Amino acid sequence: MSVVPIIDVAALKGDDEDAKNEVGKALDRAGREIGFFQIVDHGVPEDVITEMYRVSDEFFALPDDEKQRVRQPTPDAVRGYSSVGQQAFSYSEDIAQPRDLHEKFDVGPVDVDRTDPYFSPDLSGPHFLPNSWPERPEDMEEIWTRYFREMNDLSRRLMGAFARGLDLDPEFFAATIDRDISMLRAINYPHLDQPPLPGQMRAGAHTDYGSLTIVRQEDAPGGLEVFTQDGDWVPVPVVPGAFVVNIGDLMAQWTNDLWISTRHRVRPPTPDDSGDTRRMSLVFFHQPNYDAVIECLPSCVAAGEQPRYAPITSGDHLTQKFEKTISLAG
Ligand SMILES: O=C(O)CCC(=O)C(=O)O
Ligand SMILES: [Fe+2]
Repeated sequence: MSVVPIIDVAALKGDDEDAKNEVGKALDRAGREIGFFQIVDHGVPEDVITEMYRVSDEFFALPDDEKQRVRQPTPDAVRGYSSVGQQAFSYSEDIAQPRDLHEKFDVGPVDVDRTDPYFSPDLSGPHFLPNSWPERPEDMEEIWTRYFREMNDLSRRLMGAFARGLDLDPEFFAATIDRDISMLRAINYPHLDQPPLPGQMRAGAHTDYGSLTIVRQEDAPGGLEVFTQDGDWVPVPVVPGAFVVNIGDLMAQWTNDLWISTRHRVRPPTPDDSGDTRRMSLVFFHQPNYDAVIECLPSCVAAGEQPRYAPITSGDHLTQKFEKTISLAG
């Protein structure tokens, strides 16, 4: 039995209030115990996921100079392509180690009204920067946009269930996530021809920065691991059809660490793993509106005690994490 529970979330698309509350309770338990769970019956059509894998595979297979044409412009503008060895996720935790063995492509919000000043760089800083799409595959933007919208809808259903699990109004989070600054990433871990450096990871240990993260992983060697409350690294098994969901820093801050923003990493294949070890994940980082103030829920702090975290906006939290990555990467 894995320590990461599997939760059927089909009820979140229906009208049965009791069934939705039950899902909320299961998510609350998982949030407290491990901060990770796998969801099944999530309502995202399988063909949307298959198509995402197809176009993303095609993109990563392009020659490097073509991928570099859409490279990430600056460390705090997380848009476009980053090549292998450009970053280490562990920098966000002030841990220096050899750079990660992954390449990735990132996009930000896909439905942005550019005539509204709220979304202008003056007010929103790096959070609504336009996306930069490659010329090939030619349907990349269409497919990624469809997947982004599916992930956003699913995140909103989950946030509604989180509110239920925390005994809040189901709409409690709605006003903080209606202009979210979420990001979608495909992260590709190439097959390794030579052993990694000592301590080198495919993705170094980190917590995720937002409210929740939705991951689709592939069944290939060298996979996702979570750091349990007992201090062990344990694998997150691949469950056919499921998404892995984890709690991010901002849910932990909202709940005063009642829910855990769990550290995780992607380990490299071992010398015993034979054959092609390439692996790709699709990762959606759900992140509240940049001006949403994340402040400890009154029900999560005991009378007479102080919350563990000072209030912070979602946008500032994200920018601070990006800045850490920059300062350590030097
Ligand atoms: O590839 C994975 O399974 C997880 C990647 C990850 O943790 C991240 O991009 O934040
Ligand atoms: Fe992560």
